[in-house]
Amino acid sequence: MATMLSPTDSQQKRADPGHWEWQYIDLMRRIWEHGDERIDRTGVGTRSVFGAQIRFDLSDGKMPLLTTKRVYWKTATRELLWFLTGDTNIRNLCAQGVEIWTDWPLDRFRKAASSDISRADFSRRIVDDADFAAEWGDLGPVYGKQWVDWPTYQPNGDGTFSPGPGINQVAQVIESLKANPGSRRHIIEGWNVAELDAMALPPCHKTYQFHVSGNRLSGLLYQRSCDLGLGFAFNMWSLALLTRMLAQQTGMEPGEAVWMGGDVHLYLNHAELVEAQLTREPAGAPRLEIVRRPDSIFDFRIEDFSVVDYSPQAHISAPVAV
Ligand SMILES: Nc1nc(=O)c2c([nH]1)NC[C@@H]1CN(c3ccc(C(=O)N[C@@H](CCC(=O)O)C(=O)O)cc3)CN21
Ligand SMILES: O=c1ccn([C@H]2C[C@H](O)[C@@H](COP(=O)(O)O)O2)c(=O)[nH]1
Repeated sequence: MATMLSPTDSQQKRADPGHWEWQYIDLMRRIWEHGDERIDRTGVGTRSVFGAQIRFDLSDGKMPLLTTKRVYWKTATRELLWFLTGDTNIRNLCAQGVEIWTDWPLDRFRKAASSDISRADFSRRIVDDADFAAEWGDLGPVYGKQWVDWPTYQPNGDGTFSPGPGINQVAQVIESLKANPGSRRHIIEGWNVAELDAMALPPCHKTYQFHVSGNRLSGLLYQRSCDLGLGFAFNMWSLALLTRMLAQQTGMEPGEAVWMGGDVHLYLNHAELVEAQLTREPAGAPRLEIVRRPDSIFDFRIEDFSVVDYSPQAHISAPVAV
C-alpha cells in the first residue's frame, strides 16, 4: 500500500486539524484499512472494530452534524420526535416522508405475502390504510415504547400477573436531573431483555446517560452496534439533540456529547461512500437553534428546530443493509 499516507503525513495536510469530525474520518479510515472482515447477520459483510469513542463540545449551539457529506438532520429529528411519542408503528414516519424504517416491515410483508411490492407502494399503503398499517407497520416494542412506556407487571395474588403502569424513563430523567443533578443514575435504557424477540431489531443506541457539571448537561450514548457509513450520522445528531432538549427543559447549558461504540463497522457495499468521504476535509461549525420552549419535552415539533451555518459537501447515498 505504497500510496497510503502515514497518519502524521495526512494530519500535516489538514486545513483544520482540531475539527471534531476528524475523529469520525480517522475511525472510518482505521476500520476500512484494518477492520476485521466478516459476513455479518445481513449477509452483506462488514469490516469491524470493537470499542470506540467520539467526543463533541455542545457549547454555543454547536452540533455534531457531519460536514463531509450532507446529513438530513430533519429526518433524524423527526425520528427522535417519533421515539418520544412512544409510537412504534412506521405509519407516522411514512406520512412525513421518512422512510428510514420502512425496509424492515417491507421485508416482512414481502416474505409473508410472497409479494414484490415496491417500497414506495408499500409506504403509500401504510399511510392510506390504517388496518394495513396496524398489521404490517409495527416494529414491535422498540425504542419509543421502552423510553416512555417500559412495561411493568403486578402480581394478582394468585400466582398470575397483570400489566402495571408503564414507566416513562424520559420523564423520570427530567425529574432526577432537577431533583438530584449530581446523580450517576440519569439513564434511559432501550435494552429490555424480556422483549428483544418481539422487536424488528434489538436497539443499537441502547443506553443514554446524562451528567451534570456546574450548570452543564452532558449526554453519553453507548451504541452496541454502529453502521458508521449510515447510522452514525443520525445517532450522533440524535444524542446531541436529546441532550439539548433535556438541557432546555431543565434550565441547563449543553455540555458535551460523548459517543461510545461497541461493534463499529463499515458495510462492504459502502466502498464508494467510504472512499469518497475519506478524500474530504471537515469544515465549518453548524449550530442548532431551538426556537421555542414547550411546556414538556414531549411537545416539541419539527418547526421548533433550525440549523444555521451548515454548508456540507454533497450528499453521498449508500444502500442500507436489512
Ligand atoms: N444497516 C442498518 N444501518 C442503520 O443505520 C440502521 C439499520 N440498519 N436499521 C435500523 C435503523 C434505521 N436507520 C437508518 C436507516 C437508513 C438510513 C438512510 O438511508 N439514510 C440516508 C438517507 C436518509 C433520508 O432518506 O433522509 C443517508 O444518506 O443518511 C439512515 C438510518 C438507522 N438504522
Ligand atoms: O440507530 C441505529 C440502528 C441500527 N444501526 C445499524 C447497526 C447494524 O449495522 C444494524 C443492526 O444490526 P445488528 O445485527 O442488530 O447489530 O443497524 C445503527 O448504526 N444505528
